[in-house]
Amino acid sequence: MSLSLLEWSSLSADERRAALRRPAQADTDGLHRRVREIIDEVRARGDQALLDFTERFDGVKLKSLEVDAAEFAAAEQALSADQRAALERAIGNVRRFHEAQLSNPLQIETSPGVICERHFRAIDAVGLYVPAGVAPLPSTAVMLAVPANIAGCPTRIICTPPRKDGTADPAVLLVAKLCGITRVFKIGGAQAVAAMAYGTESVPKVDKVFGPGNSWVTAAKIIAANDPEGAALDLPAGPSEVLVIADQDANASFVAADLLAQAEHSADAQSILVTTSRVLAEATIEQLEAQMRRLGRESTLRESINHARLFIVDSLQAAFDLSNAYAPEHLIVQVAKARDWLPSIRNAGSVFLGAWTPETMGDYCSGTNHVLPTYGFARAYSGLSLVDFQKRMTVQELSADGLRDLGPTAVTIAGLEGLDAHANAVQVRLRQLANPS
Ligand SMILES: NC(=O)c1ccc[n+]([C@@H]2O[C@H](COP(=O)([O-])OP(=O)(O)OC[C@H]3O[C@@H](n4cnc5c(N)ncnc54)[C@H](O)[C@@H]3O)[C@@H](O)[C@H]2O)c1
Ligand SMILES: N[C@H](CO)Cc1c[nH]c[nH+]1
Ligand SMILES: [Zn+2]
Repeated sequence: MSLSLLEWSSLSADERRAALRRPAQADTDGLHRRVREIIDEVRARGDQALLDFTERFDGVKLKSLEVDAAEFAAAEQALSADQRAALERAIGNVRRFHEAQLSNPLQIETSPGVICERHFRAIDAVGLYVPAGVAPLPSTAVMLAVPANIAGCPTRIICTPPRKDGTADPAVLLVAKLCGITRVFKIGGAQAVAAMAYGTESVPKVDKVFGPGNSWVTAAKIIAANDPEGAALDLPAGPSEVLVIADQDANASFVAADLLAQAEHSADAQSILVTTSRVLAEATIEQLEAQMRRLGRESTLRESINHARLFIVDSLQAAFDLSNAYAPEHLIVQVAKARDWLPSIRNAGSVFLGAWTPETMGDYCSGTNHVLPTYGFARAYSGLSLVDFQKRMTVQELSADGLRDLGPTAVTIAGLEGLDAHANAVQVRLRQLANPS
């Protein structure tokens, strides 16, 4: 492992930008071209294209794309009581946090006789993508299915890549069942997104596609979202990232463990340490090596830790400034009085305060959503929440007195814009009010 320590204050502006660059994305033009071909095939040949792509990319020849009742029942049997209880507990916490996000309709009288309202409506049909390339992610099924259920989206389907034996991951199926989702399709990658965005003989077309995934999945979501005939997307949720801020008293083995937990996701995951202490940084490097040898996915860990970054900064304020510039998906703060630094955090998908808050807890079961913006999108995007499964619809109602009072204001503004038909729609009514016969 060849990790070097970078002194932040001695880097030039260009060197800082280079040091904070995410691992290079694969040739985006080529990727988008190939993903477009997959989407076109799915639109042209429907289920048969899905079966063909599944054989090619997932190495399995399926008889049917949809999980049937027998497979749901077998999945339930495959899990131990402990495993089921853990999933149920996670669902409970995620449900509690997302139910607390339910908002009441809003009604305000902005001027006498002018009522403005905001109401929430669930999105009619949502497609939830649950990754299963490197590892099946039943926790992602929880993060997508729970808010979709609370929002009350009438059509909720899941797509997830099949395993080599042609079945779906049993834990994903159990989560689906516990969250009231009965339609699960064994389809992965760009072809799954295409199926949900455009529909096929067996997969219903949805209005919005949710969920993280690899570059194939993300590219397909972007392409389908740019097509009025496709489906909206939730947010750009790509390869996992974590940035840890640690002071001299942080526990190096905790810090290393948190960096490795995200590195485990994929070779293009990114882990960053920012610390005020060279001693802590050196101890973390030792811990990374020691813990990596004991962990299962050593080659993925090594590849991703090879592009990890360790920065030494002059002050904690400089550490938070660096983090805000990077805008990590996850920010872990292992410093004394971590909560006191919250006002300094401006750009992060999800924040983990203090030594006893490993990111793993948010990934699985504390209650917050783990579908979060990556690639610096945390500067402007937020992680998934209930509102992503809803539309906010405004309503207004004016009384005759309300129009009499406010109508002339609209007429004046219509005049500024030279849109006399707009003015006329008010004036015909004002004339009627002035002269009711
Ligand atoms: N940002 C977040 O909120 C968040 C949350 C969870 C996971 N993640 C990320 O999601 C990603 C999951 O990726 P994954 O690969 O494990 O699973 P995945 O399910 O996204 O991808 C697997 C699918 O990719 C397709 N595929 C693979 N190779 C292909 C090829 N050469 N051509 C066309 N299609 C191909 C296959 O159809 C396969 O089913 C990871 O990077 C993980 O870090 C992010
Ligand atoms: N860390 C991931 C989000 O980037 C979520 C996850 C799922 N399973 C384990 N972790
Ligand atoms: Zn994770």
